[in-house]
Amino acid sequence: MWALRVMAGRPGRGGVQAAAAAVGVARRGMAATQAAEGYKYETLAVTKPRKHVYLVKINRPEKLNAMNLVFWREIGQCFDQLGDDTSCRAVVLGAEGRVFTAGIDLMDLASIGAAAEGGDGADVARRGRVIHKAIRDFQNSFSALERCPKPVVAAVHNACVGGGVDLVCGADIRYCSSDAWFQVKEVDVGLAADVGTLQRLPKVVGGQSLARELVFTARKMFSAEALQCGFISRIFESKERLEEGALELAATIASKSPVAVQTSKIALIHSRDHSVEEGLDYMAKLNMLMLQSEDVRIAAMAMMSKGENKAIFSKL
Ligand SMILES: CCC/C=C/C=C/C(=O)SCCNC(=O)CCNC(=O)[C@H](O)C(C)(C)COP(=O)(O)OP(=O)(O)OC[C@H]1O[C@@H](n2cnc3c(N)ncnc32)[C@H](O)[C@@H]1OP(=O)(O)O
Repeated sequence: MWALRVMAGRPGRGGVQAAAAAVGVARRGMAATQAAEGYKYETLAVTKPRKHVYLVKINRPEKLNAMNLVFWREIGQCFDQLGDDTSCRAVVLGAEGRVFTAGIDLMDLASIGAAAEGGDGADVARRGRVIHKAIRDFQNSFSALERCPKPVVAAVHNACVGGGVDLVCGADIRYCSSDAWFQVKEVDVGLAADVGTLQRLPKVVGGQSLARELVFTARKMFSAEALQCGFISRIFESKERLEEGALELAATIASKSPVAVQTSKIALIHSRDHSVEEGLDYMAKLNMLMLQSEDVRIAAMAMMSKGENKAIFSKL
């Protein structure tokens, strides 16, 4: 089965990249930046353009960054690796080429239909089980953005279609360029979105009405509307300015206590999915450990010195 082939051999967190050497170059503005050491992917270009900041770019520009089977596997691996990487404190997620992403690779989507024809016997229950596993693996890949305790800033330019919306819904912060547009396209290809949009979009935009309108109609939401409804928090005039702005934001985040930032992300995601009382209890349990961190003293000392002493935090 296609799904089993795709997900078979998926390594554990950070497994395959450990021994990989730095390869290639990726463009950032006019400056060429070395590929980040240990991050070797076929469909992603990963660089480290600022201290503690990683830039992950979807890298199939010749296919409009359509999400093929390799991409689905690699995006999860990459964010799990970043989550474990103590040199990483914030991540920017962008894309090479003229569009952010055209969504799932339609050639691969066709293979889902093909899977229903064959597979582990003709029985519907057995075919269903295989497809269920594949969908859960796809979901798990995109959920890696949330599993990664380092804040993820999505930087979207031009088209962000279908699976692209599922993906950026998992980011902590979304910036875009003025030419960006977003389309929950799944109903137009005959399926209900199944890798995160239906679960996260209503919470991101803070309301069911707009989310359902976008989902049921598959209409495009352009940058101005995305900003107005809170899906996006900032618009930039060009793709280059967008990348620079997203990296600046990530660098600011990376300059803060990693204990404070990462605990905040974990607590925010928990609170989104629980009651206020459950969130408060969870917070107290997290901070009964985290308040003992050296970061509290280091940050307080730097504050007291009114900028004379810079806070320097150790790895996390
Ligand atoms: C279990 C599954 C979980 C995941 C589900 C995910 C679902 C989805 O993502 S649904 C959405 C699927 N995507 C689409 O429907 C988008 C289709 N593409 C477009 O609408 C346009 O291409 C786009 C607006 C992105 C750009 O338009 P533009 O006019 O600038 O370019 P085109 O001439 O249309 O395309 C250029 C070549 O790229 C090929 N291409 C475009 N999109 C895809 C794609 N998604 N998959 C594969 N290939 C794609 C297109 O066929 C053109 O190829 P060629 O003719 O060979 O130049």
